[in-house]
Amino acid sequence: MTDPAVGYRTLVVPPERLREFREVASLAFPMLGDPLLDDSLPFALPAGRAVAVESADGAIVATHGSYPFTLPVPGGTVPCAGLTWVGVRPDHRRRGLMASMLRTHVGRSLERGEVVSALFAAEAAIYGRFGYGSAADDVRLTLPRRAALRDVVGSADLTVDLVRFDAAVHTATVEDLYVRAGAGRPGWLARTPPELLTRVLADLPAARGGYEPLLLATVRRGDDVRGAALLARQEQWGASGPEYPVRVRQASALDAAATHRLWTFLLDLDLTATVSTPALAVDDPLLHLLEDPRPTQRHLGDNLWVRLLDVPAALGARRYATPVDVVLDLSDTLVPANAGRWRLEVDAAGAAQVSRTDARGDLRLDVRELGALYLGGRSASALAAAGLVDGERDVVDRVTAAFTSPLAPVCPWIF
Ligand SMILES: CC(=O)SCCNC(=O)CCNC(=O)[C@H](O)C(C)(C)COP(=O)(O)OP(=O)(O)OC[C@H]1O[C@@H](n2cnc3c(N)ncnc32)[C@H](O)[C@@H]1OP(=O)(O)O
Repeated sequence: MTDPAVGYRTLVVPPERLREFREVASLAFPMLGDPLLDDSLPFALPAGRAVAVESADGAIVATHGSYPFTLPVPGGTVPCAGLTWVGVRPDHRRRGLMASMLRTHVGRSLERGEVVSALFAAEAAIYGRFGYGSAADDVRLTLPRRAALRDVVGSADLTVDLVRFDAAVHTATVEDLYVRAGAGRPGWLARTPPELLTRVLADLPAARGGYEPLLLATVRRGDDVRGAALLARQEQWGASGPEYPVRVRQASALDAAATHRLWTFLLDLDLTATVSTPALAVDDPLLHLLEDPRPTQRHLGDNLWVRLLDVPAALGARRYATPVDVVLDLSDTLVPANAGRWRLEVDAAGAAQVSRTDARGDLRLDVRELGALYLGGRSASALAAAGLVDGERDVVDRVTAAFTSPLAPVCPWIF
């Protein structure tokens, strides 16, 4: 483990100090009713994966942890350390504690065979310096009530039920739909371990922000469940009547008809005025179904950030859209084993071989930009136009074509 600044010590948090870990995390992240910090819910970081820094007096002053994820990538999956709860007590910040924790995180993840790391950034300016690239965007919509959708064959044959969400009864159905709805989409992380799923679906009163307890809307064809949404409304009255907002926390549908039926239902609940969506992929079908997209507000945000920890293993774990044979000349200050020239040879089936080479580099870039390209949601051409990767135009175009994904990457929930 990496030594932090003088006077500090890094430790794997033992079970008897997890409460202290949580308390320090809640000093760094003052979030009312946050499920990680709530004693009524299971602690979601597996044993040995909560790491802290303590000061000379033995008190924990900084925290981080990681989930052992299997990250969907184009055409495959890869072992991934999902970095989370990076927090430094406000009275110990800007002394290099986060930087030391990131070095520890990278080293421990590599020892466990996790060849990439991914995260959601609390502030977007933090993680580029550690080689994380912004690899996906998401879009959040606020739609007016009764926003019309284009017709989809079969939608009218589906039925919708609405019940109060009961985690003990409904979790398995909700998770099954979530997993199936995102099959093949890069970034669509399963909510494992189970403690994490409990936390993600938790409906703590303190975190409702004035909204009602969660509801579950289920779309069915006969007995076959085809879609589901978790939602809540908030009582709100304006000068001319009810203006309740609907907040959709999760929406999963297995096909176009179920997507249409689910959103048609959500968009026309009585007393409501607006419907806000969870984070959607930038190619989500709802965007294409809107008859008139203009009155819908869209907020585009950065979604997953990805860091390649073991470059040859990570590049070899995904598939590519077109054959390519290119030498990447890579810089990586945090993981020197990644730096230098790598030959990426992709065959007609999209499978890659990655090997060290002395040949001249065709494309010069930092590991941060390679992380941005990795899930197929960014284009090398766009990064080259921004001056962030450097190579001949035809090389850049071929890399763009090879790295692209048919489905835009996204993770629709935050860890
Ligand atoms: C994946 C996640 O968990 S995202 C959550 C991130 N955590 C938070 O937002 C909680 C509130 N903030 C904090 O706890 C702390 O301020 C942290 C974790 C963001 C930073 O911790 P510190 O120990 O102060 O950072 P540290 O001193 O190691 O700084 C390292 C570098 O990052 C920079 N940096 C630190 N915080 C920020 C920030 N919020 N924005 C931009 N740069 C930052 C520092 O200036 C420094 O830059 P330098 O190398 O050029 O000198």
